[in-house]
Formats: sequence, structure tokens, C-alpha cells
Amino acid sequence: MPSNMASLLLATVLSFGLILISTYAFQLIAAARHRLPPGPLPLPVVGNLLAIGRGSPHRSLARLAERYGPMTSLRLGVVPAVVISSAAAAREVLQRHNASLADRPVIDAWHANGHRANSVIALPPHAKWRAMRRLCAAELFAPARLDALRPLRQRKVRELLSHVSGKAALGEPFAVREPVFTAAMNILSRTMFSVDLDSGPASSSLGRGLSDAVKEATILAATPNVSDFFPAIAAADLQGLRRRMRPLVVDAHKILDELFAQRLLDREACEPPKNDMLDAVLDKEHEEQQEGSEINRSTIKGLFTDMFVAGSDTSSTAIEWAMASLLNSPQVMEKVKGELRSVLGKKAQVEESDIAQLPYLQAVVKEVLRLYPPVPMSFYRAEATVQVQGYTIPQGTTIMLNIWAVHRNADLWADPEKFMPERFMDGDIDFFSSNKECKLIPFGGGRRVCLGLPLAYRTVHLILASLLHEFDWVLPEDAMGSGVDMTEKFGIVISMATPLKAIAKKKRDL
Ligand code: HEM
Repeated sequence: MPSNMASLLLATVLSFGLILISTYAFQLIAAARHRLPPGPLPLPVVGNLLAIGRGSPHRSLARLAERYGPMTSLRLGVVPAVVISSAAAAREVLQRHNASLADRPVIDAWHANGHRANSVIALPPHAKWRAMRRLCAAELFAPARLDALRPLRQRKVRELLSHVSGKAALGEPFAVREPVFTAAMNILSRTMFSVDLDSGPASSSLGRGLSDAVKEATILAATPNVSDFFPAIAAADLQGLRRRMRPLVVDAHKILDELFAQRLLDREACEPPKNDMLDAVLDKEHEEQQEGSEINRSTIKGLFTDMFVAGSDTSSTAIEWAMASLLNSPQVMEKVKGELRSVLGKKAQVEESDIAQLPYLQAVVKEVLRLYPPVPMSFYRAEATVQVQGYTIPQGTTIMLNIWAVHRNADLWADPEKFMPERFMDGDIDFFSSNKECKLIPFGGGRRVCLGLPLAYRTVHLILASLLHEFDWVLPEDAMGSGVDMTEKFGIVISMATPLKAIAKKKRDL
């Protein structure tokens, strides 16, 4: 009996080994036959997962690109992937072949409580996703609505400045990220439903509940998940990420239900309209309820949840990197403050309409987003097989666009590691329509270009200009010699590993 058991075990191990080896050999032959981009040899089972490195995947992938070229083939568990690291290849993905390459890979945790079915981040680029994007372009992020909501952004910035004035009065260093995060988050939540989301006396318990759920969900969303690399075992949810995500999605949707209900009561009570995004979707609800419409209350809840996940940290992270870069480059700091002085004079508060007159400030923001793109990589999935730069990207391949690597490519940028806003003063590179070259792509591109770009653009410029116009900034004594520690921490955004601490000085005190 024991010898039978041993034979059975041996046969099982041998057959399993044989399956692995033949799958592996099959993959290598298929790669050669299809003319896939070059890449490191995948190991059995794990493929190239170990080559990615958890700490800074954008950096390890950039190193692979130096060795294998701007299109690198990888196998992540059983999932075939191609990494894109040059502007020329990015152009093919974001423009020429975008119709076939704009799907997203399946992220298992996103399935929690059925969220994927209404997620603008995760849906395939078909009817429902198109309807959501149309609603955003025509209504929610339409220039007229964002213009009408200008006063609320000014108000949130005034609150930020008054908070920083308090810190300035103390003369002590403080973590710049915290009040900036609160301001950017509240601008987003006020734009959506006129409620402050982050902590502070004005924030409601609903707001805080939503903020907490979103913060936790972003941590889970950034955790590598074995289910995504081995979809056949995804149902087992081995790391429990989908299970842990579920109550967060349920909470977020419950809070959004309450916000909808409250607004309907306000309307019945003839309260004046707020003209925020919630009003916009309620105004359109009768159209949405028509037969065949892709948009309904569940879709809107999915859309709002995603906006928070994608928009909560990004703008404030960009502003923190900007302040750190300026504090490390006194000449650039002086120049940008000089521009603010000469354009704004003694004007009490910066306004969004001033941004167009501040080309050097705009160049500083571009340079910060080039060197420190808050979202360093974007992910797509090929819906059809396409040929890019002579290589095949087979249907079903995950495409990893390494935005960070494109932004630091020495063939495109002189002194790519150097903080040099002047490089943007002559050209016509911007984040919007004229960015045909795909050299500067912090908001991604093509059909899936960042949905919050119009709001993020206004928020980042307005907050940064206001902080610089109102205060002078110095580093704490212990950081004066060494400068700011610019080490990155990878997550759903790349943030500063050591949060920036600085001292604000009200200008008239100097
Ligand atoms: C400086 C700030 C921001 C940066 C750098 C940024 C960057 C990005 C990037 C790189 C993508 C992926 C685009 C692609 O796949 O091609 C993206 C997508 C997205 N962003 Fe932003 N973002 C910012 C702010 C915001 C804000 C404030 C919001 C919300 C209002 C937002 C909402 C979204 C959404 C919903 C998507 C998914 C779009 C889709 O898949 O169709 N983002 N963003």
C-alpha cells in the first residue's frame, strides 16, 4: 500500500512537472513565433513577477527597458504583459491603436460588491463607460460648471491659507501635505456634493465616513494581488483583498445613498440649488431613467466612488512634490515668486483667471509632473491583436505604460533628472490637445485620459500659486544643509517617503 501511494505521488509530481515544462516551452515557442517584444526569460509559474520589485516597480521596469528596449515583454504569473517606456511607443498605444488598446486589465479586488460593473476606471471602453465619460465631459467637468464653482474653490483655498497663517504665527515647521490634502479633498467633495470630506469642524460625519472608506480602499487597491496574476484561482481570494474591499464599497455606496436622499429632501423643501455635480446628475435623472439609458443611480454611485479613489491623493501629492522641488531649488523659487509679484502685485488672493498670465508657474507644474508623476504607470488591455513598432501585442495582453520612464528618457529630455522648468518655456507642450508627441503624459492619454484633468489642473495651479504668493517658505534648520529628502514611496500614487516639513513666513513679517 505505501509503495502504491509513493508511486501515485511520484506520478502526480511528474505529471505536474511535465505540464509546467510543456506550458513553459509552449510559451517560449509562441513568443518566438509571434514576434513579441524582447524581454527577460520568464521563470516557470511566477513568470517575471520577481523582476518587477515591490518597492519601485516603475524604476525596475525602466531598468529592464534599458536592457531590452522601449517595448518589453513580461509574463506576470500567467498574464502576458508588455511594458511601454518610450514616447514613440506610447504614441502608438495612446493614439494610433487606442481603439484596440483602451480596455483595462481585470483587477480582482474591483469586483467587490459588483463594483466593477459600474466603475469608470475598470469598465471596458464600451457603451456604459462611454455614457459615463460623456456625462462627465458634457455635465460634471464641463467648463461652465467648473467656472460656476470657482467661488467655492477660492473659499477652500482661503481656509487653507488661514490654516497656514496659524502655523506661520507659531514659526514652527509643519507637514505641508496635511492641510493641502484637506483643501484638495474638500475642493473635490464640494464640487461633487457640497460637503467637506476631510477632517475639520465643517466636515460632516457622512463626509468623514466616505473619506475613511476611500482611504482604506486605495490602500487595498494598491496591494499586489495573487488573484490578478493567476485568474484561474481568483475565486479563492487567497489574500482576502476582495473580501476586505466589500464592506468599504458597501459603506461608500450607503453614504452616497444618504447624500442623494438628503439632497432630494432639500429640493422638496425648496432649498436653493447648489449647482454641484449631485444637482447635475439629479437634473438629468429623468433622462437617465428612460429605457435603454446606460446611466442610473448605481452607475452614478460607481462613478462618484471612483472619482474619490482616483482624485483624492493625486492633486495634493503633486503640490507637495512641487513645494519640495522649489525648496530644493532656491533660484527657481525666486523666479516663480518674482513672476507672481510682477503679475499680481498687491492683489490679495490669487484667482484661477490669473493662471493664464503665469507661464513660469505653469512650467514649474509641468516639470514637477514630469519628474514626479503621481500616477507613475497606467494599465490597459489589448482587445485585439495589434502590431506596434514591428512587434505583436496579442489580444488579451496587459499593457503597462511606464509614464515615469517616458518622462525621464534621456533621448527625449536634456538632463532628464534635473529640475529645470525652463525646458517648458519655449515649446508648446501641454497636458491638453497639443500633447501629440506623448512626451509629457502625467494624465495618461487617449480615450482613457484622466477624467479629472480639468479640475486637477485648476486645483494644483491655484493652491500652489496661493501658497507661494502669500508666504515665504524655508526649510527647518536640520534640513538646510542636506536639502529635502526626495525619496519616493510607491502606492496608488507615488508620494514623498518622508513628508515635507517646512516653515511658512507671512510675507509682511519679513
Ligand atoms: C494631478 C492630479 C492627477 C493626476 C496626475 C492624474 C493622473 C491620472 C492618470 C495617469 C490616469 C490614467 C489615464 C490613462 O489610463 O491613460 C488617470 C485616470 C483617472 N483619473 Fe486622474 N489624475 C489626477 C487627478 C484626478 C482627479 C482630481 C480626479 C477626479 C475628479 C481623477 C479621476 C480619474 C479617473 C476617474 C480616471 C479613470 C478614467 C478612465 O479609466 O476612464 N483624477 N488619472
